[in-house]
Amino acid sequence: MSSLTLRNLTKSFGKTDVIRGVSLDVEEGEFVVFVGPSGCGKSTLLRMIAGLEDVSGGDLMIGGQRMNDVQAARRGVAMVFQSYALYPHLTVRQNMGFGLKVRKVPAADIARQVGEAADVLKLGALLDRYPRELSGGQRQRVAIGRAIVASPQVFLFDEPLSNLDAELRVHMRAEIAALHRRLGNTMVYVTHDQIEAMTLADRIVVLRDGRIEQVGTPRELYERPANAFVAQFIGSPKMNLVAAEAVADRMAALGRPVPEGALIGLRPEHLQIVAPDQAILSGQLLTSEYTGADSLLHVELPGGDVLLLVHPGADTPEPGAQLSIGIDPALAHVLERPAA
Ligand SMILES: Nc1ncnc2c1ncn2[C@@H]1O[C@H](COP(=O)(O)OP(=O)(O)OP(=O)(O)O)[C@@H](O)[C@H]1O
Repeated sequence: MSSLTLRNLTKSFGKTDVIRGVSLDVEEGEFVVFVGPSGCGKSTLLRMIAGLEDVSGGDLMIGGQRMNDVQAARRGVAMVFQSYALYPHLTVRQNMGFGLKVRKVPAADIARQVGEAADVLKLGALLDRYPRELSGGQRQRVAIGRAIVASPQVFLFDEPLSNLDAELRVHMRAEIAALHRRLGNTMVYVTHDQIEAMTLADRIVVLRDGRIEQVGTPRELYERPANAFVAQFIGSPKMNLVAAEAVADRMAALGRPVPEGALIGLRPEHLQIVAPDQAILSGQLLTSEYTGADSLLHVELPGGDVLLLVHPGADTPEPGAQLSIGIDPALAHVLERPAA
């Protein structure tokens, strides 16, 4: 039995269809991450699972039970919000225990459960502080602690790290991964952040316009994207797409013929500067972005398209240089041209 099942789920706000038939099985203990461009429906889908938005159509099952019409508090889920959503007039201890108090759990049990969650999240020394006396990272930890205390079947995270600075994000990301290993609960996580998605997810769900484009492990999505959209959405800097015709002769010579009319996907990190007889493309270096270990080269192809290429930073060529560009042909992706 899967922990969470979505069957042809739909959601409309008035006449606007936002979720257009999403089906997904999330296994017990799985960490699933929703990604997709702004407005594709990630948060709406998560809020439907949480019970914060009604379901317009389809079935929503949690632990084998249909939850479409079950109120949020009875679904066995706990949500962690980007904004933390802590009660400002309650201490950390009271915030974390609030849900149990509402459910009339005896005070001694609340104290024990809050204490355990505080241990896991190293919040013991902060239990008597108010949210205003905490840093952003500490507040988010309290919000996660509150979710743990609720002992849900499924944890839902809506961009929980977006308000934190870069260093803290990295730290909290590792904490969430450790928490998942420790608790083993099913987790569904919405993010804009590629690295969060790739590092946290057992499987990533790529959404676009209220539909699923592809579901797979981070590696499957990176190595075998189902279409040009996923190919360009997963991976950073994003995959180059060139017309098959632009590389067909050279690819054939290298033993990898490509079909006419297709798009060829070339990841910037797989391209290399090579000798002219090894090249599949050539162009002029417009500009380079030096970041230390690497430089991101912007190379203008004869037709005017710009190709991105990741190159060792210590060996960054000068703008204006003519570059011959090659790739291990096995790493080129053959993709269908999307319908116009
Ligand atoms: N209450 C609402 N009423 C009307 N339209 C809404 C409502 N909530 C969301 N929408 C619309 O639904 C679509 C999906 O919104 P949603 O917030 O789920 O997207 P998202 O993928 O989470 O976006 P982002 O990455 O920008 O947070 C958007 O077009 C949004 O304008």
